[in-house]
Amino acid sequence: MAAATRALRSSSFPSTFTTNFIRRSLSTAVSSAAAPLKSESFTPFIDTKGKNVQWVFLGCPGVGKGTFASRLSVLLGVPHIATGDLVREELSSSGPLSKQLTEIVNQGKLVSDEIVISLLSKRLETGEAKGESGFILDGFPRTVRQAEILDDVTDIDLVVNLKLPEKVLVEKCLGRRICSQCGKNFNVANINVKGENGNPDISMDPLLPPPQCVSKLITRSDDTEAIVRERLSVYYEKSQPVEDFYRSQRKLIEFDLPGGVLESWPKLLEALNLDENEDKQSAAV
Ligand SMILES: Nc1ncnc2c1ncn2[C@@H]1O[C@H](COP(=O)(O)OP(=O)(O)O)[C@@H](O)[C@H]1O
Repeated sequence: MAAATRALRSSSFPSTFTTNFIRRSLSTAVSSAAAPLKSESFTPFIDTKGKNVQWVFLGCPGVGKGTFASRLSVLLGVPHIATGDLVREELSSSGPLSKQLTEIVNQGKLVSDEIVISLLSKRLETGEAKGESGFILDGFPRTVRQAEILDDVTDIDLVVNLKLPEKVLVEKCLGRRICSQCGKNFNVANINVKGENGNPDISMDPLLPPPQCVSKLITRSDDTEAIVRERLSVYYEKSQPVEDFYRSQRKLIEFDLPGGVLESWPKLLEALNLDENEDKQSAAV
């Protein structure tokens, strides 16, 4: 891990970010065919004391990046920034990109690096104006090119790669519901998946909404089985090489989720050597 985490520089980061991005020639983009690296056994050094972490959450659609990144952001006092949320905000606005984004998202494809970086830069700029520093990124970077651009402008301390079997991912996406009023996420799926190849069984109880949300539940338009399967195949092709990118930098922690949130959360904290009862932690794993 880079010991000296560079804080996001209030005035220069977003513009540097964008400028670097524009300067980069498309021909230098690394293709998703990057050679997979051998998995090594090591644990990154985790030090969260006295600084605002710059972490990234990777993982397939439906794995729970949003849930765990959001909980950790509260614990560590840094913003949780999900590029999927930024894309959805943009497509539900009446802005010029709205129609184009709706089409892309509803086909399960990735939005262009240009658009997503512009949305992220704006979000970081707004946060900096409010005094935010540090972040937990969820859903970014999703291509090696995005990872390289991020690497050019700031140091990422740690990358958490959440994992679940594909069958569970599909069931979770199909069971996902959002309260259109309070914005909270729920899940109506009752998951019991037999472990294969020596892996443990996975059970997850539904995460049901309180009575006041029941009549306001909506399903994401891209959470249909066909689109979920397309998103998964896009993940394997474009985003899995990002795991290798960070693995080679020895920043990647792999975390196989053992079950639902209640079961997984304490184990994730343990893997990150964090203690929920303290505000900020210092730890060497
Ligand atoms: N970093 C990104 N690069 C390109 N497209 C993105 C990125 N983040 C989000 N998107 C777009 O927004 C959609 C929803 O993203 P997200 O909520 O993160 O979904 P998922 O459940 O698939 O992880 C994606 O399918 C993609 O079209």
